[in-house]
Amino acid sequence: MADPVLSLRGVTAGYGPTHVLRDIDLDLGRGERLAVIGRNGAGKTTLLATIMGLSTLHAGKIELRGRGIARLAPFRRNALGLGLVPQTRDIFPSLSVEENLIAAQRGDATLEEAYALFPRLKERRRNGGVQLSGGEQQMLAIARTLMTRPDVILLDEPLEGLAPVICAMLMQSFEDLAKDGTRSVVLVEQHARAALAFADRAILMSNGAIVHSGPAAELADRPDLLHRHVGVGQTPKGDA
Ligand SMILES: Nc1ncnc2c1ncn2[C@@H]1O[C@H](COP(=O)(O)OP(=O)(O)OP(=O)(O)O)[C@@H](O)[C@H]1O
Repeated sequence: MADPVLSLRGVTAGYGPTHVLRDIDLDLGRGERLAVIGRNGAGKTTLLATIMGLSTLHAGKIELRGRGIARLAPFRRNALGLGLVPQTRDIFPSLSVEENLIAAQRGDATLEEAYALFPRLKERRRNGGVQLSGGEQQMLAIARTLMTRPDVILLDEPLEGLAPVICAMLMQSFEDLAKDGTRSVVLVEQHARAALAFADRAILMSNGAIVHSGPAAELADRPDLLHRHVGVGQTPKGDA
C-alpha cells in the first residue's frame, strides 16, 4: 500500500510479560474502512490498545503517517490523530452530554459537528451521562472521540448489547464519518455481516494473529472462514 496512514510491522504485544498479539503486520490507508473480525479473546481489543499505546509492546514498529509512535503515550497519539472509542465507552456519568463533549474538545472541533452526526445528543444535551440509554451512551462515546479531531477512528465493538434499530443508526453514523474519504475507520465487531458490509477491507484474527486479510466483500463470500474464526452463535448468514 502506498503511503499508509497507519502501519504496524512485526508487532508483538500484550499486558506486562503476557504476549497476546503475535507478529502483526498491518497497513491502513487514508480514508480506508477496515473491519477487524474474530471470536472472543482473539486479540481485537488488544490490537486497538496497542495502536493507542495502552498495552505492552514487546517487539515491532508502529508508524502514523511515517512517524514512529511506539514510544509515545496514549494522549500524544491522540493528539497526532488517533482516536479510540473503547468498548467500555468511558463517558463521565456525572457530567451532562454537553459537558462530556466540551471536556473532550480539542482544536477547532465544534459541538455542532457532534450534534449533526447525532441529533439525539442535541435533544439530550442537558441530561447527565448516567441518564442516557445504552445507545445514547455509545453515541456520546463516539462523539467525545470525534471532539478530539481524529483522522483515524478505532471503534471497539460499538454495537455490543444494542437493539437492532440503534445498531442501524450507529452503522449509518460510521458511513457518515467515513464518507468524505479523509478519515480512516477501524471497526472491531462481532456482528461480522454488518462490519463486512461497511468495510473496504477486513482482517480475521485468531489467537493473537491475523489469519486472513483481504477485501471485505471477498470475506463475506467465505462462510467457511467466518464459521471457523467468528465466535459461537455468529452464523455467517442473517447476522445483524
Ligand atoms: N488486561 C489484561 N491483562 C492480561 N491479559 C489480558 C488483558 N486484557 C485481555 N487479556 C487477554 O488477552 C487476550 C485477548 O483479549 P482481547 O480483549 O484483546 O480479545 P478480543 O478479541 O477483543 O475479545 P472480546 O471480544 O472478548 O473483547 C485474551 O486471552 C484475554 O484474556
